[in-house]
Amino acid sequence: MALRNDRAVQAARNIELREIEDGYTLVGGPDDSVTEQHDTDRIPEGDVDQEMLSNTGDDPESWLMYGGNYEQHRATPADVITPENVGDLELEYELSVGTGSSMEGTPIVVPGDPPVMYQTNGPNHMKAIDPREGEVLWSYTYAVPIGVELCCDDNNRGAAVYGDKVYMTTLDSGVVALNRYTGEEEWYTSTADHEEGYSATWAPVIRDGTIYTGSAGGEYGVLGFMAALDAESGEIQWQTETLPEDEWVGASREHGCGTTWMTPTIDEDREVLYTAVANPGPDFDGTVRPGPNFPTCGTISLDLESGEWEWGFQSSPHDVWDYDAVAPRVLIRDVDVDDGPSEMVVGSDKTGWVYMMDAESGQLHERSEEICQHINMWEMIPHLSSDERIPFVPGAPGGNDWQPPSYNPETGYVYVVHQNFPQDLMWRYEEYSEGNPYWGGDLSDPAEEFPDEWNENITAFAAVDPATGERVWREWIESEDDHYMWGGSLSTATGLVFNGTQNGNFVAYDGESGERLWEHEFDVPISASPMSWYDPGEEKQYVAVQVGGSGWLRQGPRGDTLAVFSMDA
Ligand SMILES: O=C(O)c1cc(C(=O)O)c2c(n1)C(=O)C(=O)c1cc(C(=O)O)[nH]c1-2
Repeated sequence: MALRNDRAVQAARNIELREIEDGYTLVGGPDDSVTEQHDTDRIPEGDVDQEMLSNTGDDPESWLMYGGNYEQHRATPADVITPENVGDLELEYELSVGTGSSMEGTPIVVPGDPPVMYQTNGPNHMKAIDPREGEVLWSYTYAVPIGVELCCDDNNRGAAVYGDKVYMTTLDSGVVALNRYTGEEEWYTSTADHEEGYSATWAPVIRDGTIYTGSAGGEYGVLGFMAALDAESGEIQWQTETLPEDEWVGASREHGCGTTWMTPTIDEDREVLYTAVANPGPDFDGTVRPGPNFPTCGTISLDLESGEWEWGFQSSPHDVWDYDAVAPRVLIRDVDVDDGPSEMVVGSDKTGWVYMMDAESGQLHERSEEICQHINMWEMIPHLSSDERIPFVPGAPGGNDWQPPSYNPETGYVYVVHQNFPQDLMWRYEEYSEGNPYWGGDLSDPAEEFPDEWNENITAFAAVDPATGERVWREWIESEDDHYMWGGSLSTATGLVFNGTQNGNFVAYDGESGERLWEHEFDVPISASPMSWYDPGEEKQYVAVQVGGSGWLRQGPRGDTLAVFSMDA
């Protein structure tokens, strides 16, 4: 239980990027960024068009966006690997990406001969890779300005691709566009001032030539927003603040946060996006922000074209627990409910439950059975104090922190990771100061003082039926050595679900029963979410996952490899 409750965790939440002696952090700004070209001729010509993006979820040969498709199903239609043969799945290679930093990303793959993978990791490195050979074709490092403040590691969770360009967010709250054939920088756009505490850590998503991106800095008293940028020029088309003025009391909105720090979900039929909205600011002291603080710790829907509001839903109104809603929202069409099929937005949240919202109205259709155990925060009475600490379950990392769920069309279930461990909390008044942490409280320590049963099961990996909210199965991850899960899952058309653990086990489950069918052990933690594609040239299905301890609850050694498994068709 060492790391999860001690002050090292807390300290790790406030990182200021500085030049680091081993040189893995390049500092400066866009003008100091560096491209190294190795074998760029190997990248086949052929721009990525809108049809390819819209169809990628049905195309076994591509994985063109962070969530696998606009609906964020993280499900591959490739069907070579099955429950019957997964026992024979073998590691083809591990490629060192060589930075020893945050490894929370999901690579994307553009089909071709050879296919081209675009992989990112912290702090703001991107590589084009020939995934057959595990060879780097070009690499790019964005030079992050000194003084960028980050709550939870120098994360970059992935790239987006469109036309002849590939894109990533930058830690100083920007988006950078590169030529996807050469790795050369085409434009850079800042969406907010990093000196105020803004940052960016997620993969953007692109539709019809527009890039959709969000905001981070929810521990620094920023004001959250969503933004749309022109993919060709980088020009900002709209920027919508997440906190409507008429919902907030007095000046509390100004530092009220509500950041949007994971990839939004696109509904192509309804022409809207859905995004989770993070915690209010300050995180813990609710006395300075009366009212529900709508729509923090919730979900919103915005018009793709104009950025105008459609609806909002909160899973933790007036939150004082740092229960951001974060994990990508999963859009499921034709859910078979009693009064006819329905289109639902599924949010797996830090509260310890999964919420099924009507996509059209945002109304709650169903809340799942609880995924965590011993959920107790509703029984607590928050109060400002100088010494009293209140234990609560789940602690601030969740429930479901940022780990993306997957939806398996084969089983019809959504697969979620929830943290179940306790923390304790002291609420106190804190003055806002620009660019500095704005917590309004203190999270910490003493696991020993919690009831024993609170410490027994640290992480749940579970299958949820979105139609009924039933928790179909739940596995408790071994807890003796803090072997929790800190990455999202991958579903396959054959009913498998893959996920990794902090003790370095990469596991394939039977999605129907939850039985573990296969495991591969690494000697460093897995904190990333896997993906998969079929390569007709090689006649193989591949599964790729980044390996390395990362993020808020970073544990064990940093790793720096991209692991690629394969199976012959
Ligand atoms: O409010 C924010 O803007 C923000 C950003 C991030 C981030 O960008 O990584 C995290 C959080 N909050 C957060 O609350 C949190 O628990 C968290 C965990 C992690 C991680 O990578 O492990 N990031 C973040």
